[in-house]
Order: sequence, then structure tokens, then C-alpha cells
Amino acid sequence: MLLRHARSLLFLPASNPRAIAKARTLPCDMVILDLEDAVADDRKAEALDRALEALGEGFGLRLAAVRINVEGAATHGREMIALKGTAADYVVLPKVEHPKQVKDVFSVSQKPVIAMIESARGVLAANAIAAGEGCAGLFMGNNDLRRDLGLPDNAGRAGLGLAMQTVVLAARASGIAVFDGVFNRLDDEAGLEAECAEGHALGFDGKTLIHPAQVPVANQVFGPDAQALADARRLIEAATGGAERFEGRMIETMHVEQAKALVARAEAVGE
Ligand SMILES: CC(C)(COP(=O)(O)OP(=O)(O)OC[C@H]1O[C@@H](n2cnc3c(N)ncnc32)[C@H](O)[C@@H]1OP(=O)(O)O)[C@@H](O)C(=O)NCCC(=O)NCCSC(=O)C[C@H](O)C(=O)O
Ligand SMILES: [Mg+2]
Repeated sequence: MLLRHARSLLFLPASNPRAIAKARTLPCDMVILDLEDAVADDRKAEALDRALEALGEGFGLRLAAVRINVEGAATHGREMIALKGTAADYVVLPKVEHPKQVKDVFSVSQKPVIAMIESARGVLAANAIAAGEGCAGLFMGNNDLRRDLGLPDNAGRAGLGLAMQTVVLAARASGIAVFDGVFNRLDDEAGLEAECAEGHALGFDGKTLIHPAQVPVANQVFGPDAQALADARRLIEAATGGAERFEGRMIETMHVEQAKALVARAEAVGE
């Protein structure tokens, strides 16, 4: 699966073997084995060992990624080196503020890097980060970004709006994938659905997640729905080139391209 087709990208602590086993049973498009904030300092080494073992066993058709620790952390260098030659599809690098951080991880791990944008500096550098060597995608890190911006935890996402749009713009300007941040409220399915819909409308390709119950919601919102897919197929069939009337609206070449992209996404995710 292409990165930009992923709808549901599930984080789990790499130190948790039950979560690793569970991930292999879930319809998520990417599994992200976390070595950073989900793992206590005294379990970092064990988490890396478990992540390498899990990559060896594989995750079926799901994309597999490992989030390593930040540049400067005691384990950062060892983690980058250990991932070289493994089955990881991507390395996720947290708290990126400069393209060189991505380039360095790419050159050591030899894996395409997904950069997490989680600070005011990161947002302001997002364009350069996205355009830099080795960068395959961007993740919003909204928990850390809230802290950096001084936004209250329960304040909704209005204060994150400009940052999210800046990150989407940066990714699109470089033609790379971009994913919304995690939703912390584990028992609020309606809230999750609303946030997925908001992220979809802002232009994110999919959503990063933290619990198995969140996977079907993200798949449903970010997967093309049956109606949109049927519309796209009719539009492709009807289009003859140039401006024309289609079911009461004007369509041109870009609408045909959009419809084809939607069909390709649906085929990629097996809808
Ligand atoms: C948030 C959790 C700690 C909740 O754990 P818990 O209450 O124990 O979960 P459940 O009892 O409901 O679990 C039910 C079964 O599902 C498995 N499980 C739980 N979470 C996951 C998961 N993420 N992936 C796969 N499987 C999972 C349990 O093992 C249970 O199965 P079984 O054992 O067979 O009964 C927990 O959900 C969790 O740890 N989530 C992930 C946390 C994480 O990775 N955080 C880091 C990424 S988010 C982040 O850092 C934000 C970003 O950087 C930012 O700044 O915004
Ligand atoms: Mg973070």
C-alpha cells in the first residue's frame, strides 16, 4: 500500500507484546511500534528488542513503522542503526524542527522518514522539512503541539487550525503524505468520528490512532464511501475532455483526476 492511501495508522508501545499480537488481527493500514513517549525510560532497550522481533515476524499486508526517540536522546543513535536492513517500511521521527534531523535519520537507517510536527518551530519549518531529503510524510503531534503553544487540553482544535493547515500545505507542496494527530478520549466514538471528519475536510490522508476501537472509525471516514465512489466512477465514464456539464455541475480535467485518485484509493484499501 502507498503511504498516502493509509487511513488508520495505529501507535502501540513496542514494549507491549499483547498489543503487538492484537495489531496483527486489526484492519489498520499501518502499525507504528513506539519507542518514544509510550515507553518508560527503563524499558527503552527492551522495547527496541521487541520491535525488532515484531518486524521479523511481520504485520501481513499492513505498513510497519517504528517511532524512534528524538535526536539527543540516549537511545536515538542505537535505534537508527538497528532499523537498517529490517522490514520496517518507515521510521517515524518525533519533534522535528529542521530538515537535517530527517536527513540524518534517513542516511543512517536507510528508511524513508515520517516527520512529526509537534512544536511552533516545527510548524514554521514544515515546508523545508517536507521538501528535505528522506522525508516521506508528516504526522501532526497535537499533544506536544498543544503544550508548546500553551493551549488548554480541553480547548477543542480551533487553536491548532493554522498549524494543521500549514502542515497540510507543506506536505502537498512537496507531494508527500500527511496525517492527523491522535484522539485521546478512548470512550468517545462520536467525538472521534467528528475529529476524523474534520481532519478529512482539512486535507489529511488519514489519522494516527492509539486504540483498536478507533480503527474502524478512521477507515470509514477516510475510506471513500460507496456513494462518493459510485459518483467518481460515473464521472470518469461520462467525461470526454474539457469543460462539460455532468449531473448539474461543471466538470473539467482536474475533477476527472480527482475521481481517478479516489478510485485508486478505494482499490488500494480494498473497498
Ligand atoms: C491508551 C492505552 C494505554 C489504553 O490501554 P488499556 O486500557 O489497557 O486498553 P484496553 O484494555 O481497552 O485494550 C483492549 C485490547 O486492545 C489491546 N490494545 C490496546 N491498545 C492497543 C494498541 N494501541 N494497539 C494494539 N492493541 C492495543 C490491549 O492489549 C487489549 O488486548 P488484550 O491484551 O489482548 O486483551 C493503550 O490503548 C495504549 O497503550 N495505546 C497506545 C499508546 C501509544 O502508543 N502512545 C504513543 C503514541 S501517541 C503520541 O505520542 C502523541 C503524539 O506524539 C502527540 O504529541 O500528540
Ligand atoms: Mg508527541
